[in-house]
Amino acid sequence: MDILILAVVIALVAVGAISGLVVSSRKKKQLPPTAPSSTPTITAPPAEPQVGEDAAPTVEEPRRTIEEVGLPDAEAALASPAAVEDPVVEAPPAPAIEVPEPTAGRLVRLRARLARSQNSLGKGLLTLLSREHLDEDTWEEIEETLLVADVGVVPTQELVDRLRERVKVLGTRTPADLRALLKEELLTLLGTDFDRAVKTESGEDTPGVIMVVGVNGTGKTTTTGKLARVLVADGRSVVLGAADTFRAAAADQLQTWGDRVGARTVRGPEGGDPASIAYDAVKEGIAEGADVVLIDTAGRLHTKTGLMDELGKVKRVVEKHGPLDEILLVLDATTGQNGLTQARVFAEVVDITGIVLTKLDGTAKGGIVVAVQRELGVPVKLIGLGEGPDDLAPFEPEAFVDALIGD
Ligand SMILES: Nc1nc2c(ncn2[C@@H]2O[C@H](COP(=O)(O)OP(=O)(O)OP(=O)(O)O)[C@@H](O)[C@H]2O)c(=O)[nH]1
Repeated sequence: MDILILAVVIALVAVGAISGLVVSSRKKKQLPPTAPSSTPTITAPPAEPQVGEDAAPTVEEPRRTIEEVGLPDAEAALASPAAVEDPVVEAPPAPAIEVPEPTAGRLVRLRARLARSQNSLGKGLLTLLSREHLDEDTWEEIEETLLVADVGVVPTQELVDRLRERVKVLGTRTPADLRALLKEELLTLLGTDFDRAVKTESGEDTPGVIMVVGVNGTGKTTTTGKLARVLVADGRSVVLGAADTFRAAAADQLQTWGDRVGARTVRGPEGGDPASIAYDAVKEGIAEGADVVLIDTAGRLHTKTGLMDELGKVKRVVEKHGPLDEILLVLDATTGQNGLTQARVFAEVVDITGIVLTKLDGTAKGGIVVAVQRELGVPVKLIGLGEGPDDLAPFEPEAFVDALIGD
């Protein structure tokens, strides 16, 4: 009997143990599925929350990966189908308007950029003039120095003749005397009575209109942008006309310059008619009561008659609004005599009223300022001394000569 009871107890324990194992293994099978692979396919957005949902049994969702969790915008869009259809587009932040540096004293600030011209022209001349005996060879070297710096043949001859004369008359030749002498003569060459102000007033109730012309790559677009900053720094309001429809990126480049100082840019389709864009820019300038309209034109080969004729057309079309106040010719100072040839051809097509000499930083050919003024009979009004936004300076002969030969 005892054995029977013991056998029944053992049998009951064994049945209990087996059924316990089965239940626990079933429970294990009910665990949520493992995390999906790293590139989940989301088939439908989660249901909208409903009233009383808190009371509903927990709905098991597939576990989300870090990519899904980390993108609040995407998640928000998925949570609401309406948001997908009608996304809230945030306006890009308005670009911060910059305050350009004042224009007064820019050349003095940038004088170190003339270092190469300073060494080869200014200091070179002073060293030669300081020699004990100013013999024929020395005068020839002085002449050579001026020619290499692109002063030009006729101005060089004039300068050497005057220097020879005055040195002969001068008893002592102290360094201070020589510096003063050279400064005077260089200033005479540069001319101190030109009106070098960029004309921005039309004299009527309409904006002043400035057109910027030149061969491609001389720095026209950059100069137009920098000039906008110069004008804004001087308290003027500016509209830009992107009439360079030839180079794809030119209008974008100009607009970026304009945006930085809060100037509107009028532009047209790529390859569009530059004359009509220039016309529209002036129209816009008149409509918004701007002080100045600056028109950037396409760089053109001065050797191509058709292109040069087109430039004449831009000018004529703009003049339907009234006469242009300035036509600035941009010349790259590093191109030397080639720049003079360009100047000549442009002057035949449009009436150049001022010259902008760019890239005077890093060239030893600062003398080109003299040569180009002589060539055209119009003043250098602005000089480019670097790629920075405020590296365009009003040209002041005194400060320029001081920078060349030292105070
Ligand atoms: N170092 C130096 N670089 C300058 C100066 N002015 C312009 N540049 C550079 O010259 C290059 C050409 O300038 P752009 O303004 O694009 O020339 P562009 O004449 O408008 O050229 P196109 O549109 O092709 O006619 C740019 O890399 C400018 O940064 C300057 O005074 N000094």
